[in-house]
Amino acid sequence: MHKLIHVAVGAITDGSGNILLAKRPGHAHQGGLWEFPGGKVEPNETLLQALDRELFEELDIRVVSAEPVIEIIHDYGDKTVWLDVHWVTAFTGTPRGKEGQPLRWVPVNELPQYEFPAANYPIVNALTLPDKLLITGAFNSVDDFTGRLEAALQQGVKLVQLRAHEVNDTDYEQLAGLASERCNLYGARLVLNRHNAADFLNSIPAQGIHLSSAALEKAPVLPADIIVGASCHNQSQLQQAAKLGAHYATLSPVLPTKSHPDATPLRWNNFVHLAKKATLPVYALGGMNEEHLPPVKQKGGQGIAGISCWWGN
Ligand SMILES: Nc1nc2c([nH]c(=O)n2[C@@H]2O[C@H](COP(=O)(O)OP(=O)(O)OP(=O)(O)O)[C@@H](O)[C@H]2O)c(=O)[nH]1
Repeated sequence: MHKLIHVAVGAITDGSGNILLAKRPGHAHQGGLWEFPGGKVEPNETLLQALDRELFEELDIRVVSAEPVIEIIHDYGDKTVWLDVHWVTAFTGTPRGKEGQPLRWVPVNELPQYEFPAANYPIVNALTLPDKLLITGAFNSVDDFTGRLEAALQQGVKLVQLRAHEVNDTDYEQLAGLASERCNLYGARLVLNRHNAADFLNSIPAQGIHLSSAALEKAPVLPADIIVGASCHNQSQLQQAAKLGAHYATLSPVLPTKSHPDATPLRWNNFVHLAKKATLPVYALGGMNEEHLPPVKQKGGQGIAGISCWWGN
């Protein structure tokens, strides 16, 4: 690997769900592609100082507040970049392309339509995925299932993983149909966790599938154009998930959890270390509650995943 080039990258938001893209000049590295504005961190500069300087030099704006999104290390062959990405949630000034570069405000959900340098695709996933991932838990009846799901959606969950290993295919399909309807009503996305999940996508308008760590280790070819998540417990599974092109991973158990009482928790320091090294968005899973969300995001995790924090007992 070449020497790492540390780059401060800004996902600048306008408060209305748009993100600012700039086009890289034709002659530059990865020229002609869209990018998130930013540039190299100079010696003796902090990341946030570099971000502020670069955005002033390129766009004539000053950063007022910024929050971590994700860090990506990518080897282009001719150079290795370490993209340190922050949401820029408040700034002064009006962005203009001081270097003549074209700018465009793009709705977050349209980002996947743009052509970026290869390192940017996990960044796009991090920006488009939410910070709360519900995994469905035990229930007594179909009404109980929909009631619990609805309560979780009312708490702001925007990504739901339907995990119901105890039911047969027919019942799973019924639950998936109900979950899909409810998720649609709340603007949430649904991913199916089942060994034959892809089969259900013919009849259920879910947005993706979620692979168990065992399925991940079989290195399946991932279907295109859907969200794919993966359950990971260590660095090699995170690497495998990224290599196969998964959009996100859950990493567990971070803390002791009722659902897996015999598993040894990773604890926070290992979670942070592994999430930082991963080249895809990583949700902390295992013993989570809403209080953990701000510190997880502050440390570069995508957010929190869990059953009991939103599903009830
Ligand atoms: N700013 C920015 N750089 C990116 C992105 N994605 C990506 O791979 N890069 C790479 O990160 C490096 C950043 O270089 P840069 O050219 O923006 O930095 P700079 O303004 O300090 O460079 P310069 O002074 O050499 O012109 C380049 O190799 C670029 O290809 C992105 O979204 N934004």
